Amino acid sequence: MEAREALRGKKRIVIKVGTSTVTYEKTGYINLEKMEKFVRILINLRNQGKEVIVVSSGAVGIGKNVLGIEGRPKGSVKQACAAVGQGRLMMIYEKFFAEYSQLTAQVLLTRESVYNETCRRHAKKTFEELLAMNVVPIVNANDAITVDEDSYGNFGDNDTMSADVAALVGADLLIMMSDIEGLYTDDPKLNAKARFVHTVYQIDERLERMGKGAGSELGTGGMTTKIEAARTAVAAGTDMVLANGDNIYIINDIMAGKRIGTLFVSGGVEHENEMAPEKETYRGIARHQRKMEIQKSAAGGR
Ligand SMILES: Nc1ncnc2c1ncn2[C@@H]1O[C@H](COP(=O)(O)OP(=O)(O)O)[C@@H](O)[C@H]1O
Ligand SMILES: N[C@@H](CCC(=O)OP(=O)(O)O)C(=O)O
Repeated sequence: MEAREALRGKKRIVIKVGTSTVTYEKTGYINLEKMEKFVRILINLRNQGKEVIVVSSGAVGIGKNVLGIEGRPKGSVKQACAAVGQGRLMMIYEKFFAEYSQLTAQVLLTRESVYNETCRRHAKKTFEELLAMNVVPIVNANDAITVDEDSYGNFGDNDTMSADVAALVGADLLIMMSDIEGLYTDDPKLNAKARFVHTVYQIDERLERMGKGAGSELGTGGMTTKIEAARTAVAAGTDMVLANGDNIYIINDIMAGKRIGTLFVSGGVEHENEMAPEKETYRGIARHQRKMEIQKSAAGGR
């Protein structure tokens, strides 16, 4: 079966949303409309018989915002922001999920939770128990109690963690929402000739060289860590789709098998990676995406 079409049948799905998806970039406040849509999409997936695990960032950003802290917090200030923001983030998720009587659970992880064998075993059992109870786990790093070397650190954090979680629970699919449509042959913000990569069957050195650092001030890790995350996911037998979280309905399109985002296929070494033709540069794709978004909002946001 064609790799995109196969996405329709995926049962256990991990979805990672970043700070840029759950908050407004300009003000730092929670994007209630997007979060509400996101929760409805998740409930619909549950209604289709799928198991969903959310990896959600946002604690530091939300905490920093309500505490009125300027700039990028560090050390214990960052930890305090996370402690304040995590509660608020969960409160919003709880509120929206509760409207549909869907139970959720907060799971906060450190590196040790995943890399220490005993902790890993226990964490896995907890996830299995929660999924068997039809609960939606909402996962984040336990930033409040960990310093950078024990937590998921400053580099890549929740991208890396979502792939580790996907591997831990044996997910069929990891959907990673970014601030960009997917992987390009180079950072498209710096190189307008960068071509879009539709499907990755092999994560080789050439592909790794395509991924550069973060494009925005608040971004963590950029494409480098996403490619690393994809490597972890596919090695564990989990397909990964990297897509733009700007339009959250994109999750439905991905699940419908549409050619959206970059798909990293697990166990597909016999194929060449698929890239857009040279004429379809970043600008062309960005223009096409904007057109699609305008059409969608004209149709009432679907
Ligand atoms: N090859 C590449 N393809 C796509 N984006 C890239 C690439 N190399 C670097 N980037 C940058 O990585 C950014 C996405 O990573 P990041 O800033 O961490 O965002 P987020 O946390 O929202 O996912 C993009 O906006 C882009 O500027
Ligand atoms: N654990 C942190 C998230 C760190 C992180 O990876 O953020 P992001 O790059 O927005 O996904 C928080 O909740 O603020």
